[in-house]
Amino acid sequence: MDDTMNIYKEFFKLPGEYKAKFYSNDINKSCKIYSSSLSYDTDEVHYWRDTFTHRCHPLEEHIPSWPDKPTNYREVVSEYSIETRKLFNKILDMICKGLGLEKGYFEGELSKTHLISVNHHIPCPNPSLTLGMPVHSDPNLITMLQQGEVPGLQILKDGQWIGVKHIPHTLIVIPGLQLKVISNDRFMTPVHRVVTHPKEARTTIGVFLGPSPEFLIKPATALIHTEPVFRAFAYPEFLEAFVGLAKFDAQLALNHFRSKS
Ligand SMILES: O=C(O)CCC(=O)C(=O)O
Ligand SMILES: [Fe+2]
Repeated sequence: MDDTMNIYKEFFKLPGEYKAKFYSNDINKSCKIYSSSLSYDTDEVHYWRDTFTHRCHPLEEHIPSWPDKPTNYREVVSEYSIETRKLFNKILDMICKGLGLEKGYFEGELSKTHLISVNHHIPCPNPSLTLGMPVHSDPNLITMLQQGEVPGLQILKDGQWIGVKHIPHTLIVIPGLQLKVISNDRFMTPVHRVVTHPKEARTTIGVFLGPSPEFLIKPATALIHTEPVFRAFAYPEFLEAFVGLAKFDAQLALNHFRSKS
């Protein structure tokens, strides 16, 4: 965990000319760095962050697009990808047990997309003017976050923003909106945001598991007692509604997919 965090801290310190090779707002490009959001030019509000992201699975397919600096980037991040995937599978199997689904229910198409997304926030001279990341819920299946020592993540609970403490060598697990849909509304997906820090730079590593674009997502049959709460959809349709129609408002996006009764 420390090696991976150090790699990313080093990565963000690399000369701008090297990082500029990865700069892109193209949603179809896997390995890219961008500032604020993927729609910087049209957004009314900008966020105080640079994000570096790329796909991690299957490794052999994606490694050639990864950075070759710092020199051990590919080696360290490959191992991190393998280990986080194994941990995700364990957590998802525990979730299956808790929900009463057969072991391995989430394996395969429901968790095919595995990506890393690293947020880097430089110190912000006036944190009251901007957020490091907007208020949102994660749209994917499940997320794992490795936070550095600088605080910033907050979770909305009973109308109040609660800071998430940094505990060294822990990972924060965030159930995404697809888990809510598949569990037929039994899982809750937390609303969260990131505030900026006036003095210190902050780096966090997010690992995101999500469905393959072709697969049809719907509430698990075993969890439907009377009616499915949501209709079936493919993940790109969900993302389009989440980003375009709902502007990252999870409830609005979910309402779009609620079964009509
Ligand atoms: O940086 C953090 O602590 C949170 C990041 C996050 O919520 C996200 O990438 O979806
Ligand atoms: Fe998030």
